[in-house]
Amino acid sequence: MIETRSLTKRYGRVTAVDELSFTVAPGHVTGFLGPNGAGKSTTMRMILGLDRPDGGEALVDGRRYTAIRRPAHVLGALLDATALQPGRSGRAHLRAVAAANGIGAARVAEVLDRVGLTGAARRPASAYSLGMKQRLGIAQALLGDPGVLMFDEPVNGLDPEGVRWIRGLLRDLAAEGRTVLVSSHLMTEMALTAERLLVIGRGKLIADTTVAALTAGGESLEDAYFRLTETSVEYGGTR
Ligand SMILES: Nc1ncnc2c1ncn2[C@@H]1O[C@H](COP(=O)(O)OP(=O)(O)OP(=O)(O)O)[C@@H](O)[C@H]1O
Repeated sequence: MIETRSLTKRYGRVTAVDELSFTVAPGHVTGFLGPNGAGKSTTMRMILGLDRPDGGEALVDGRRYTAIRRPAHVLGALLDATALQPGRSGRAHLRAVAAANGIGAARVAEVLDRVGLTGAARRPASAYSLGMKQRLGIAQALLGDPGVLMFDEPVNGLDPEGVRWIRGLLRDLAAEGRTVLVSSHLMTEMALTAERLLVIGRGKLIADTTVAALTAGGESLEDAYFRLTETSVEYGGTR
């Protein structure tokens, strides 16, 4: 379970996350949506204890992440799959993370297998394609067999087979009773993967709902999303 209560983060004059309160429950995939700059990554970073809130709090299974004694066994996260040490193989990377968390090498082999990287495990991870780096990041998140998983744009860089694979993986992880929070800009993918949706804009909660409720009137998820966020887009992009 993930809970945020009045979570707030400011960068200078920008309020990146603004009194955000929500609960992410186990057993289904929860999509985390919002335009560029809405505050999704900042929220995830605060849940992970990488950024300190200016107000409010973020709790994982009732505790602040930084107060959890064996965090890899409670929350696994993929935030930036490209942050890898040059020259280290995928397996060596995972072994180093595992050792730092008191996890044995047998578990490394298991997670490599689960993400389909066993064949590439000895190659330098820094030379992996983006999709392979995403898979390695997911393997890292799974190392401690945590009950809570948080993925920031996990579909990024994956080919169609990879997109389908991650859809199945996320749904399986949720069906195993885990809490799964996943951010994405791909509405069609979220419609297929997520059951619940949190939509934010300019750091504020816009909707805490289900895919079924948003699409019940025959509207596509994409159209519903644009309707919800039309006043929250502050960049000059096209859509
Ligand atoms: N380290 C930082 N320093 C200054 N401003 C920041 C920093 N990190 C984020 N911001 C600002 O906070 C706001 C929220 O950014 P954030 O990356 O959390 O949004 P996001 O929803 O994850 O966006 P995207 O979909 O583009 O990844 C933006 O205005 C961003 O410019």
